[in-house]
Amino acid sequence: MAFKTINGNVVHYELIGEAKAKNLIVFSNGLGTDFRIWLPLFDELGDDVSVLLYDSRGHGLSGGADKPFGMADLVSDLAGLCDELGIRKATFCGLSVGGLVCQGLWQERPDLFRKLILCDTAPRIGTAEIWAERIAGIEKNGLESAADSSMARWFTPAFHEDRADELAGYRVMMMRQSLSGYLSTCAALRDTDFSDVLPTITVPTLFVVGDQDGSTPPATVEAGSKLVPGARFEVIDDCAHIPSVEQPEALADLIQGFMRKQVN
Ligand SMILES: O=C(O)CC1=CCC(=O)O1
Repeated sequence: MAFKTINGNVVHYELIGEAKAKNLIVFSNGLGTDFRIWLPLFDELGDDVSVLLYDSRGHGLSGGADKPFGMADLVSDLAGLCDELGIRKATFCGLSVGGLVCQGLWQERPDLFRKLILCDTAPRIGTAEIWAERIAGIEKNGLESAADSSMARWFTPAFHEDRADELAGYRVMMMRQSLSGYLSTCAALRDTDFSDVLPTITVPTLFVVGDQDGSTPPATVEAGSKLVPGARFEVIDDCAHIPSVEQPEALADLIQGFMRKQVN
């Protein structure tokens, strides 16, 4: 457990391995989650990679939820954390809004990138109306009112049936997030469209999506992948929005294969 103050807010992170390692992967979490969503993946990735995990602003043990924030802040936090830890280059892997943060980081700091892995994400997620509705609903009825629909998007019916304890745990994870941090992140999603950024990406890029993803369905993710020159697109079977939890072995296989491919 480690903390740094970045942009005036505390950021919770964990660096496993070396900041300067060639095989460093930096993971960015999705809305309503914290960096623990990546932990099941590590049992599968083993010692093959060095890893930086962090909780995005207003999530997990990271601060900054006391004031409204947007995508530029989320991107600046990640850039600041990398600089503070002496990371010169890494592979960035983002889930959902974490994938948007990685796209924004490419726009601001392409020098940091070796490769890019975009999980269950797109240049634009949902529509402004959908996010405005979600914000209004939660402001009126609380985060709890969004929990069941979120779990239905995050995990397949089979996961709901066979892995009830984990489902209950991830529901608690969502409920434990700061309300204002969750709402600011929804506003960041409402206001972000990186469609013009994706065609500028010049590092090797892998897009991954669960076949039953209810938040960023395969067709949406595939359309995003077509905007990135030479990007690979892969679908994970029997999986919804969070492959690192639902199908960690399949995600690890894809990541390991992608990391092994030589660059430059
Ligand atoms: O719909 C959800 O709650 C899932 C999600 C959308 C953006 C994100 O980061 O997670």
